[in-house]
Amino acid sequence: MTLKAKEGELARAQHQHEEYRQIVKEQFYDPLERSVPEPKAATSTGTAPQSDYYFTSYAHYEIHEQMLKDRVRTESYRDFMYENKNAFKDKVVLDVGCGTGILSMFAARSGARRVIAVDNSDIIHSARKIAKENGFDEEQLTFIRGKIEEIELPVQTVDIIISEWMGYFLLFEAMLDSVLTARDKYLAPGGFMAPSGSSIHLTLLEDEEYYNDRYTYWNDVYGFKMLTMRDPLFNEAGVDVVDGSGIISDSPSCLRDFDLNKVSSPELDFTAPFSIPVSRDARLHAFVGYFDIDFRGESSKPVDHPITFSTSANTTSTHWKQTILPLRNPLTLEAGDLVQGIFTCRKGIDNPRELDLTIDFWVTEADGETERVKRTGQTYQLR
Ligand SMILES: C[S@@+](CC[C@H](N)C(=O)[O-])C[C@H]1O[C@@H](n2cnc3c(N)ncnc32)[C@H](O)[C@@H]1O
Repeated sequence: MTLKAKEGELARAQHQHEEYRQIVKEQFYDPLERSVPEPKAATSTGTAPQSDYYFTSYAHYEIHEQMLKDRVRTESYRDFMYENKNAFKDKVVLDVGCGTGILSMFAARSGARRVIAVDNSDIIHSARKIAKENGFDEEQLTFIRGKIEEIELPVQTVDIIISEWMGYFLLFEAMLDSVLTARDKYLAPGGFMAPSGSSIHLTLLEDEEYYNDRYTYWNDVYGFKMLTMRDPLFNEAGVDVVDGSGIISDSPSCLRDFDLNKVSSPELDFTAPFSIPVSRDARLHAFVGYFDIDFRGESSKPVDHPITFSTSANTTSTHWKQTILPLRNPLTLEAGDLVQGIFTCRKGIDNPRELDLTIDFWVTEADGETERVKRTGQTYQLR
């Protein structure tokens, strides 16, 4: 297998992540509750209804253990706050979706005057106890249970909003919409979001072994065709750790770059052209999507020590892995070819926490004109 976890210690994290995916999947596909509420759906109580599996899934401690152990993720937030204490000193900070309260405690330790930590999952009860265990009082670190869209904060405005809202392919789970609602309601002029930027990228993968194992396998199962099993897989976005050596382009295409201090919810559904040069002769088995994150503070007044991290296949793996979009018909490409196309990303129609992805693509020679592969298209669901 060339598509595999890059480090031994990742195996356990991957296993936990599969459990997490399962939980997220169940919350969407529980036979008794097939639809998930709109992220912004209002309830009169302001607390999670029993049926809201999204928040129930975040009550399980394993999900939080897995996120905390993702060091690329957690240390990026920590380093941003600890290395820019001057930006946090005496500030009022809002933590949207505090989970165990880890980001809130980083902010408090960085000198924030007050941190307001909000979560609509039962995990907030543990967060409150954890803060107490670590000597924070409710004045400095205030916990509020509820959906950020529905609760009222004890302050009119905040100086900084921190949140870890990212899902697979950045936008899965649609939590960013909630964070943007909080930004528009509470962020004071001159305040900033952490992270402040995020971008989605697309690149090309050759991995015969993975492709055969996952897709070609169904062509002959103990002497029987099972294309019925195989074909739906071509419309599913996979989530897996990709071995960077299978990436066949040195120049991935940036599909979208979001300034989180400014972007609006409707802009999270997007269509983007792409052009990806092939760097060596290879078979193209799949497109691969991933995202990058950066922490810079307010655009006009960047912090002294910006922090960035990537979820690409060429860096230390994170619990987000990479998103794999398999080709129904793998292609033989030559170094210098250009894989061009149009990529569309939309919230799922039935379930807005899922993503519907479409790729229309064609291949030309290096001149960008001479056609090598005719325009074709595939659609995928990330769920
Ligand atoms: C990805 S976890 C991050 C947890 C924690 N901040 C960390 O970094 O470990 C996202 C958390 O946000 C909460 N959450 C998601 N949407 C929310 C909303 N609209 N209102 C309040 N909490 C929300 C979830 O319950 C979950 O605990």
